[in-house]
Amino acid sequence: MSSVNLSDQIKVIDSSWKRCHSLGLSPTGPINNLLLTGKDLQTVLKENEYLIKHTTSILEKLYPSIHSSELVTVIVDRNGTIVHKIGKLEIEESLDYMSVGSNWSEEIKGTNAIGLAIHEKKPIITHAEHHFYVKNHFLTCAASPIYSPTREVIGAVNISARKELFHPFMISLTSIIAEAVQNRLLLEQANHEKVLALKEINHTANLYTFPLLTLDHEKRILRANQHARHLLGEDCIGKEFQAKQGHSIDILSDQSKKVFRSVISLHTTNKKGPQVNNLYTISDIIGSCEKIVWIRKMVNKAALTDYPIIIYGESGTGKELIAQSLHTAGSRKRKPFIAVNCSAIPENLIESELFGYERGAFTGANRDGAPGKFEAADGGTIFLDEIGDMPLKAQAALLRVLQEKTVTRIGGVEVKRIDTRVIAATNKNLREEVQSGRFREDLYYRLKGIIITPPALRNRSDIIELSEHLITKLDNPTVRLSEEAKQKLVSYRWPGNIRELNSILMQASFFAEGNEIKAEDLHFVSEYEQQTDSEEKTPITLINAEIDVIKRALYSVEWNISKAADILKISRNTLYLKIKKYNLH
Ligand SMILES: Nc1ncnc2c1ncn2[C@@H]1O[C@H](COP(=O)(O)OP(=O)(O)OP(=O)(O)O)[C@@H](O)[C@H]1O
Repeated sequence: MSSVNLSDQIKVIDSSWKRCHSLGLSPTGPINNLLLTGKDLQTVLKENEYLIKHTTSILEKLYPSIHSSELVTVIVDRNGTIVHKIGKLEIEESLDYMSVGSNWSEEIKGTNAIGLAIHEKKPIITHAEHHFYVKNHFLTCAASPIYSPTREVIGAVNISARKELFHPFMISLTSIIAEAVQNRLLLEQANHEKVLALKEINHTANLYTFPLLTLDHEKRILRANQHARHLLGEDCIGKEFQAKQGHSIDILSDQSKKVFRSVISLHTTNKKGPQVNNLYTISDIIGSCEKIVWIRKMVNKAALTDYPIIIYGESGTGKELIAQSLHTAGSRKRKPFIAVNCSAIPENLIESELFGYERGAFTGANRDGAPGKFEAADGGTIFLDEIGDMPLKAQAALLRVLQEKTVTRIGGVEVKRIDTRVIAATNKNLREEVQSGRFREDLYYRLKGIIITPPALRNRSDIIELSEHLITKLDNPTVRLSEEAKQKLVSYRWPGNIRELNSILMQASFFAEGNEIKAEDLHFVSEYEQQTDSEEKTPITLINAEIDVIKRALYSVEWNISKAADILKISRNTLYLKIKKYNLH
C-alpha cells in the first residue's frame, strides 16, 4: 500500500496551483461543470466496463462502511470522468455534488485529489484550502490511481467528505480499493493468457505428425491432439491410458520431483526410418509395382549424374523420399541435403531465404545477415519442393543462380560460387503453368532434365506390400492383415496417398484384437472421400460406380484380368464384356 509523504504533497499541490493559474483559472471564478449525459455518457461507461465491473464488486463488500450521507466514493476513468458513485454529499447548493458523468480532471475542476492522483500517478489527499476553487474548500478528498496489468493509469478511486470529517484512514482505504481492483485485473489477464496458451498448445499439438497425449499423474488423458483423438476416439479425454514400450514419453515433474504430467508421443522410438540427419535411401522406396521398380532404377542411375530432376506427383506419393534417395545414392551424400518448401515461404522473403542477405539488408532481418539455402546446400543437394508455387520474381533470381552457378546475398556485392545439385518437385502441371504465364519458360527448361512421376497410391498394384512394410514400423510390428482387410485396402480409392494409408494402418493396429487386422478395423477418413478430384466430380450413378470399382480393381493388379475378375468376384468373360461395354483402357 502506498504511504503519503505530506511535504511531498505540499509541493505537488503547489505545482498544481501554478498549472491552474497558467490555464487562466481563478479560485473564485465559476467552475466548469462539464457533465456527460445521454449517448456520450453511455459510450464512456461502455469503454470502462471492466473497470466498473471490478470496482463495483469490491465496493459492494465495503458498502456498509461507505454508503452514508457523509461520504461519497467515486470511480473515475483515465480522463477524470466519474463512472461510478456510492454515497452522497448533501449540501445546500446541490443534492448531488459529484455526479456520474462529471469531470474532475485538474483542467476542469482545478486542484483536487482525483485530478492530481491521475496527473501524479500516486495517492493524494487534498484537504480544504488545498483545493484550487474556493467553492471546494469545504471538502476533504483522498484518491489513488488504478493501474492496468501493463502499468498504465486507467482511472482512480476517490473518497470525499466534509473537511471536518478528515481522517487519514481515507487515503488508506482508497489505496486498498485500488490495489484490490488491480489484483482482479491481473488475475483476469492471467486467466485470459492461460486460455490463449492452451489454444496455442492445441494448435501446435495438432501440427505434430504423430498422436500426442498429455496424461495427469493418475495416467488419465488430459489433452490429445487430433491424430490421437482420431486413434483413441473423440471421448478419450479423462480415460486412463497405459503407455507401451516404444512410445516416446516425456515426464514433467514439479520442484519436489513429483510427476504431475507426462507427454506421450505414440510413435515407436526404435524402428528403422529417417530420423534427424538420417536421410532416406533407395532401399526405403518400397514396392514391386512396375512404376516403383522403374523409379528405383532411375534414382540409381540419375544419382550418378548432376542432371536436373523434376519430380511430379500428388502430395504423399514419396517425392521427398525420392529426392533424398537421389542425394544419398550419389557422391554428394556426405554433404547437406536442404529441403525448401517454396509455397510455405512468404513471397517477400523467398529471395532472402534462397540467396541469403547481408547485414542491414532490410528491416526485421538478422543484424549480422544470414546465408541462404543455396549456400547452406553448397556441395550437396537443394530440394525445391512445390516449385510451381514460386513467385515470378524469385523464379528470375533462381534462373540466374542455375545459369551462373553463383549467388549474391541480398544487399551484398560478393559473388559466391556454389556447387549445388537442384531437385525440384511439384504437384502442378508446369507446362500448363508456363502457358498461363505463371511459370517462366526458360526456368522450366533449365529444371526439366529427368522427370520422375511417382504414381498415386490408387494406381499402384502393390498396396498390400507397402501396407505390410508400413506395419513393420508400427508399435505392434507383428500384426497381420486378414484377407478381408487386404481386399478392403485394395478396393479403396486412396485420395490421401501413403500418409493416409499409414495413418489408417496405425489406427487399425490399435483397434486390432489379437494379432490380426480385420476389415472392420480399417476406418477410412470420410473427409478425404469427399475431397475433390477430377474423377470425383463425376456424378454418382450406378453405372459410374460400377465403372469406378472395375477400374480400381484393374489398376490394383496392373490389368491382370484373372486377378481383377477374382477381386470383383465375376468371371473373366464378364469382365471382358464390361471392359468393352464401358470402353475402359
Ligand atoms: N514407395 C514408398 N515406400 C515407402 N514409403 C513411402 C513410399 N512412398 C512414400 N512413402 C512414405 O510416404 C510418406 C510421404 O512421403 P513424402 O513426404 O516423400 O511424400 P511427398 O510427395 O513429398 O509429399 P508432400 O508433397 O505432401 O510433401 C513418407 O512417410 C514416406 O516415407
